[in-house]
Amino acid sequence: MDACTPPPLVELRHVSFGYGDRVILRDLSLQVPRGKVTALMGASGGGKTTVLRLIGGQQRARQGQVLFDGQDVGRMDATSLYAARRRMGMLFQFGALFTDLSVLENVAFPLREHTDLPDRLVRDVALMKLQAVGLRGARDLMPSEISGGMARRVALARAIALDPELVMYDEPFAGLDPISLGTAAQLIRQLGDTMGLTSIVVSHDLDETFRIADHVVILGQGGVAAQGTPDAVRASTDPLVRQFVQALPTGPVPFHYPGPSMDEDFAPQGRSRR
Ligand SMILES: Nc1ncnc2c1ncn2[C@@H]1O[C@H](COP(=O)(O)OP(=O)(O)OP(=O)(O)O)[C@@H](O)[C@H]1O
Repeated sequence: MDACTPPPLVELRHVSFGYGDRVILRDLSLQVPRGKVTALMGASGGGKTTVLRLIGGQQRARQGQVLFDGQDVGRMDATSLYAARRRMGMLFQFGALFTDLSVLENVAFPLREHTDLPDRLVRDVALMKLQAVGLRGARDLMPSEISGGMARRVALARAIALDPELVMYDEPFAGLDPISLGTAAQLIRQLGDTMGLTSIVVSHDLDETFRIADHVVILGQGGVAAQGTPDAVRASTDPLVRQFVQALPTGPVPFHYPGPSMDEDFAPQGRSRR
């Protein structure tokens, strides 16, 4: 890093984490540069959502540090964690809207929950966020009256309602048709640029995600298989990265979920039949 490069907004240093006995992340180190779009990719079950949960402080690392603006999220007390989370927006898979609230009220919700702004200002801020995602005109519609692609954009407006510095998107394109997907991807890029946001996008959509990302991190086997610009990652010769980038069914990422061997599962029954 040269003297002009700002320190990363998020950095994981030698992080290990597991659920029960199952180790998910081993000595994982990665950086999320400030003001850029970082794509977090890798095979299903590789721990991408877990990384987002560690950054948001919903889970704590067993070892290592999860730094948000230089502070270890895993060591924050409740007050500092709450303050840090206010600086983060999260849009989780299918970012569900409140079905009994209008589009406008969905976006206004975090403002009502977390600020003392007067009603008039809450409405103005919510309308501005809806304007940013092209849906100011849909303010009075109910979630049941809008399409899936529009709902995703409303969820996006809600995620940025409190002007976060970091926005984490978990599979923001899941289930969208190609046009809505392209719109959502461009929005993530545009909002990042105009609001100076740092974005982390977890997605399986390789083409669209590589197109909008400045920085790509590929997780594999508990660690980072590759990180760098989209072009550098595409050019990687690492077998796991090649398997992922070229969507090959065979390679280091196993097809089978870990379990007992075939012999253990089938042999006793086979023998008893004989
Ligand atoms: N709360 C939990 N308790 C136990 N195991 C969990 C829990 N959450 C996730 N896991 C397991 O941890 C592993 C990593 O899950 P995670 O959701 O982080 O992966 P992912 O890379 O985001 O996957 P996907 O791309 O399929 O969403 C998976 O094998 C999952 O089964």
